[in-house]
Amino acid sequence: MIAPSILSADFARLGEEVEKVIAAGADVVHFDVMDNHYVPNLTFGSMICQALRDYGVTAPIDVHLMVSPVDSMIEQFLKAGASIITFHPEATQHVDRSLQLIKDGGADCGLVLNPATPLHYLDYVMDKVDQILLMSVNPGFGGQAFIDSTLKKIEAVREMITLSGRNIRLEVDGGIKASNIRAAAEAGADMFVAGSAIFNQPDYRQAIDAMRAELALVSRLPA
Ligand SMILES: O=C(CO)[C@H](O)[C@H](O)COP(=O)(O)O
Ligand SMILES: [Fe+2]
Repeated sequence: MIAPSILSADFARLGEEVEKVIAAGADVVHFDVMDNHYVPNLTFGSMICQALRDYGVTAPIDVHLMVSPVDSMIEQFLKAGASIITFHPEATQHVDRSLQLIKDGGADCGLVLNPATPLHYLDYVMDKVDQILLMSVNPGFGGQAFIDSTLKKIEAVREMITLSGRNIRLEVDGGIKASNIRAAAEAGADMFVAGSAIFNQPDYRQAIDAMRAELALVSRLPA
């Protein structure tokens, strides 16, 4: 699955941009929420998510919460039509409660781990999460370079998913482009966020097709 991050879209024409990127072959809209507290940047909240739904966007919206505290934002995004909500575990007081809040609201839930965040946060929630997001940059900004140590982390989480026996999506976010998407897939990721590598190109379809062509070459599909 390819999930363009609208962080790099033209905010003045957001509805059109989302329509265009979905028409170009994207599977999911990745929606980066930043609060200038958990991360040193500020983006958009649930009103913009609702506006996209009202505009007619029916594609799944994957809300990546980079906010602290978390729970009030979860409630707002559930009402605004989010399909998936992920949050950073260290940004909430009660990880299990926040996950349950998302599940109870009918959306898919997941945790996001920063490049240096240990995998231990996953130990007691593998029976609950629908998705795990591994950050391959430090959160807060688009256009940063992929941190290579993420590949080992993807492999480790893929093993944890296999052991869990559940069908948990493994998403990677930050610095993904046609030249490194294959390595991330071979390590075990199956959902790829790409912001600048799609929205900074003149032809979104060409950018997405180039990534899909690389994915078609993946030699070792995750178990
Ligand atoms: O969560 C994020 C940043 O915190 C973004 O999703 C991510 O950085 C996407 O942008 P790019 O593909 O340009 O790196
Ligand atoms: Fe993100």
